[in-house]
Amino acid sequence: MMNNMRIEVKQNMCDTSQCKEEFVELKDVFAVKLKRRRSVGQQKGGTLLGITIFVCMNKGQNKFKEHAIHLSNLSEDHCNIWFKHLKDILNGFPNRPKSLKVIVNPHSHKKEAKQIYDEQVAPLFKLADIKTDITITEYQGHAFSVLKECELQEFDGVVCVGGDGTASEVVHGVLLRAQMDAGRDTDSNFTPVRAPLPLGIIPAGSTNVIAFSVHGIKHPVTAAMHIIMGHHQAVDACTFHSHNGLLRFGFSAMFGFGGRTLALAEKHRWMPPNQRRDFAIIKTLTNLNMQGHFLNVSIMAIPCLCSVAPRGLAPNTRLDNGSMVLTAVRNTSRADFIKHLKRYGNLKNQFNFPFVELYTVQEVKIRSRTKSGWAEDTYEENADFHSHHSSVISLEGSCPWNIDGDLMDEASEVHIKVHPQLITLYGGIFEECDDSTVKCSCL
Ligand SMILES: Nc1ncnc2c1ncn2[C@@H]1O[C@H](COP(=O)(O)OP(=O)(O)OP(=O)(O)O)[C@@H](O)[C@H]1O
Repeated sequence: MMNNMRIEVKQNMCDTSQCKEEFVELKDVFAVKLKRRRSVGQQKGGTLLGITIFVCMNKGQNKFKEHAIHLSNLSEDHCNIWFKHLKDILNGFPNRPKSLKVIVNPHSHKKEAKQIYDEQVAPLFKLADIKTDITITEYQGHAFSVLKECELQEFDGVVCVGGDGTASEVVHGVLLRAQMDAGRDTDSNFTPVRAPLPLGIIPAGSTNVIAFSVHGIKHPVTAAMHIIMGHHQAVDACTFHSHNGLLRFGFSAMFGFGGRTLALAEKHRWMPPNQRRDFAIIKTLTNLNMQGHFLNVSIMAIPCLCSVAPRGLAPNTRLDNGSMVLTAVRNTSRADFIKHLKRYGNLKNQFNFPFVELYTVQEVKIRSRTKSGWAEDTYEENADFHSHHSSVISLEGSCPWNIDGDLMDEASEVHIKVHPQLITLYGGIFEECDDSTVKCSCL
């Protein structure tokens, strides 16, 4: 009912006598204010000019922006009635948050996350009358410890401002907290409960794969508008278990080339972000280990869109389809591997090579093999690699895991399982990505 209501606005075009009629749907309105003329420094009172409504505008290509519409009226009574009535309607949208826990990583990208939040996001939250409780992280793991202990029931949602490392720490924190509150034994083969609060991700990092995948664009204002408007998107999430228990919750993992590249990039954090990424890719390609069975294995429950792969590292999966895409790149020449990588940035099929295998799975175990033999003496020969439900895949050599852009120390066996729609993120992609091609300067 509320979605069908609209305000019709008649505007006099100043230099012609034409009258332009527009309408605004109330589902697109997120704030209303009384508009007054005040002199410099005046905080209260002033001459009433009318009311201003603030609308979330879809600018196309998944980009949202706020837009103000001024409705002139000099009557206090009239404006107050409209103001109150519109306020009541806005308070009736159930998914729109009124109170948020915000976590900002001041260290992300070029250390501008705080500025992005203060200048682009906080004013919109204020306009929408959303209360915020802000933590500026002081060290790695700070966001996680805050989420483990804070009184989450006071909030309608959690927001993080940073890159993938921060988002992944917060996703893990929110989901682990939900299991603790529900009394789940996370070290067993448990069925996780859903995160009770939606999570908003404001992209302010170097790659922003998670935000890009859930918004279709890397744009802090768009991310903020999704939160304010209460756009909910259910998203599949995975558990990563080793023999010692739960390692973490997350959306994607890479082992092999993807893990080594991230490890090298992290060692060179003093370099500017793009230069660091290109340097790490080139150096890892130069030292490509050609002795194992696989050059890279990736497991992705979300499409993993990023600037070098605008259609996604896993374009064949959806945010909420309850499955993961497993891409295994078998050992091949460096030249062929580069051809495969380059196709992520253009429209050619990156999987159409004899050395690339693609599977849809719900569960997978990855085992690494040391030079002297399999890390596990229980290795099952000829593991079921072709099942659509469960697979075991074995790799040679040692390297860290790249889980959602965060490094995790090597574990001899990691068991990854997808849990359909385990978390709700603020967002939603409204238009498919256009067919733009991207050049990665280093390939
Ligand atoms: N105050 C801090 N000092 C140092 N590191 C921090 C601090 N707060 C958080 N961190 C850690 O910084 C790491 C990197 O941050 P983040 O991922 O947000 O940025 P990024 O690496 O620039 O972006 P991306 O992951 O998208 O490439 C995270 O793992 C986070 O835990």
